[in-house]
Amino acid sequence: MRLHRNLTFAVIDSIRDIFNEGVYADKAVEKALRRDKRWGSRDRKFVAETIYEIVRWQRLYAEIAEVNAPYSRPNLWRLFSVWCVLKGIPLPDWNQIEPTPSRRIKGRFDELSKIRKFRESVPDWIDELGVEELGEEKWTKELAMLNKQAEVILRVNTLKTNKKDLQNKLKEENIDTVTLPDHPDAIKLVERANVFKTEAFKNGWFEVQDASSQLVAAYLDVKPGMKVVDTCAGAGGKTLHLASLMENKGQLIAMDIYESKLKKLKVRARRGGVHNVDTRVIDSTKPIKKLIGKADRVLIDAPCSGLGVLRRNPDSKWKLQPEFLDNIRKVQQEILVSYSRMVKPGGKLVYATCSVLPSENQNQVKAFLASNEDFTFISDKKVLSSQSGYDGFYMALLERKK
Ligand SMILES: C[S@@+](CC[C@H](N)C(=O)[O-])C[C@H]1O[C@@H](n2cnc3c(N)ncnc32)[C@H](O)[C@@H]1O
Repeated sequence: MRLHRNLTFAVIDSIRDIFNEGVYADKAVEKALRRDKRWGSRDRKFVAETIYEIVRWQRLYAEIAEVNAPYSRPNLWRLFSVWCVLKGIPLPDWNQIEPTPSRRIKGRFDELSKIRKFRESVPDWIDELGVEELGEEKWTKELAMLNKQAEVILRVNTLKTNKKDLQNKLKEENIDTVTLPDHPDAIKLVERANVFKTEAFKNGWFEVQDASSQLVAAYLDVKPGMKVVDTCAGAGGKTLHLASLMENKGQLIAMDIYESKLKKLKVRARRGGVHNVDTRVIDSTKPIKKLIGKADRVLIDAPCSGLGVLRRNPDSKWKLQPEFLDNIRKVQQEILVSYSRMVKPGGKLVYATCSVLPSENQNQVKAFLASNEDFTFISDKKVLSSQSGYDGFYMALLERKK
C-alpha cells in the first residue's frame, strides 16, 4: 500500500483533535471526510479506518513509541509510524517520519502483547473492573472481541418493505447482504459500504442497528394498539423498531432529557413512515407523573458505560472515568424506580443497557426488585460480544403484578 500525504495529514490532524482536544472520534472522522470532495470511497475508507484503529490501539501504540498524551506533532507521527509498521506498510520517506527500525517496534509489540492491558489497549482501571465483574477468563475474551471492528448490520423497516425486497434493492447498488439467524429483521453487509447514500436509505427502508440492539424492542413483547413508553429514547433507534413491531398502531411515547435527540428521532420517524410516535422532553417530574399506571409497556434503555459497544465507539475507553460510572449506576437505579411507575398493573417493563458489567445490569434489576414488590422478574438476556459476535447488551423483562 502506498500512503498519500493529504490522506495521512487528515489522519494526523484528526487524532490530534481526538487525543489532545477531546473531540469525539465520530465527529473527527466526519470532519476529516469533509476535507476533500475529490476523495474516492477507498480514500475515505483509509481515512476513517486508520483514525479508528489508532484510537482503538492508542495505549499500545503510545507504549511502543514511548510517548504520552497530549501528543506533540512529532509524537503523533510516531504513533502513526507504529501503526504503519504493525500493518506491514513501508514507512514513506517524508521529513515528518523518523527512520524507525521496524525490528524495534515489532520487538516491543511482542513484549507488550504478553500483558492484557497493553495488548488490548485499555486503561488499568477498566481492565481491573472487567476482571472484578466478569472474571479473568470471560473478560479476556470479551475485551478481545470488543477491540474488533464492528460489522454493518441493518434493521429492515417492515413498515415500508421486507427483507427480500431490501436485499434486492441494495444489490442493485452493488451492496451484497446476508440474513442473520435469530435476528428476524436484520441483514448484514458482506463488505463495508456507505449505506446512507443509497436510495433505500433515503426511502426509509432500513436503519443501521447492531444485531444485539435489535433484540431489545422485540424483548418488550409489544402488540399493535398498545400504549408504549420509550423512556430513554435518544435519537430513536429502539423507538422506530417498536413502531414497526406495533405496525404503526397504538400510541408510542418517546421521552428523553435532551430535546435535540428527540428532534433527530422525529426526522428518522418521518423518513421511516412512523406515524404513531409522540415525543416528550423530560424537563421536570410532570411528564412522568402524567403517565403513572397508564402504559402497557415501558422500555428503559438506560444511560450506561457503553462498555458493550466499544467496537463502535473505541474512544469511550479513553473518555470514560470511574466517577462517571459510579454516578451512572445511581442514575440507573433512580430511573428504574421512577419510570417503572408508568407501567400499569399487568403491564411489562424492559430494562436494558449496552454494557456487559453486572453492576449496571442484573445487579440493578435485583436491587430494584428487592424494594419494589409489585414487580416480578420474568427473564433476562446477558449478551456478551464474545459469545454473540455482536455488541454486548443486557435486557431484563419484568411484569407489574395485577
Ligand atoms: C442508551 S441511550 C438510548 C439509546 C436509544 N434508546 C436508541 O435506541 O437509540 C440512553 C439515553 O438516555 C438518555 N437519558 C439520560 N438520562 C436520562 C434520564 N434521567 N431520563 C431519561 N433519559 C435519560 C440519554 O440522553 C440517552 O439518549
